[in-house]
Amino acid sequence: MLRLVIERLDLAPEVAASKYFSGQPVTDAAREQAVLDAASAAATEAGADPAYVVAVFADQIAASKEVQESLLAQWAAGESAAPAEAPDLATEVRPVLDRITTELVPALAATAPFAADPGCGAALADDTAEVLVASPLTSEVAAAVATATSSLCD
Ligand SMILES: O=C(O)C(=O)C[C@]1(C(=O)O)C=C[C@@H](O)C=C1
Repeated sequence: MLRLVIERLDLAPEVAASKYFSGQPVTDAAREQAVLDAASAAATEAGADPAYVVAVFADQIAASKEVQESLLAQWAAGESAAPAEAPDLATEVRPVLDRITTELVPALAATAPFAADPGCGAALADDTAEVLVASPLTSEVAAAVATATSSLCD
């Protein structure tokens, strides 16, 4: 489950790069609603609490926006090298985000029962550390992991 959260967050630099070229704003309210609606429908299908799944997905969107804002600000200020090319958002990046939704929702359905466990926070911290060792992230992405995981435990 955490692996999918990180995989999704790690796409935010590509989303930011596509927006750097297209000039599209970071926030796309209609797309956010579509993502949340898809997650809610998939949660119902997977037998998970849609409110829990929607809360977790709202965090994924917020975390993605943190990464995007941070990178776009750095690129605009010339603090770090702007990307030379970017994938197309609609045809290349969003389909991957949608694929992750179809995998992340059943994974959340499986882990949701542990959200109320008193050890949930400690286990989450351990698992997060393990995933970060296995797949090192850029500092911008790593900084948003806390937001992405903030609703996983009660
Ligand atoms: O698809 C985009 O445009 C994104 O920036 C990704 C994303 C998301 O995390 O799903 C995040 C912010 C936008 O407001 C909409 C969706």
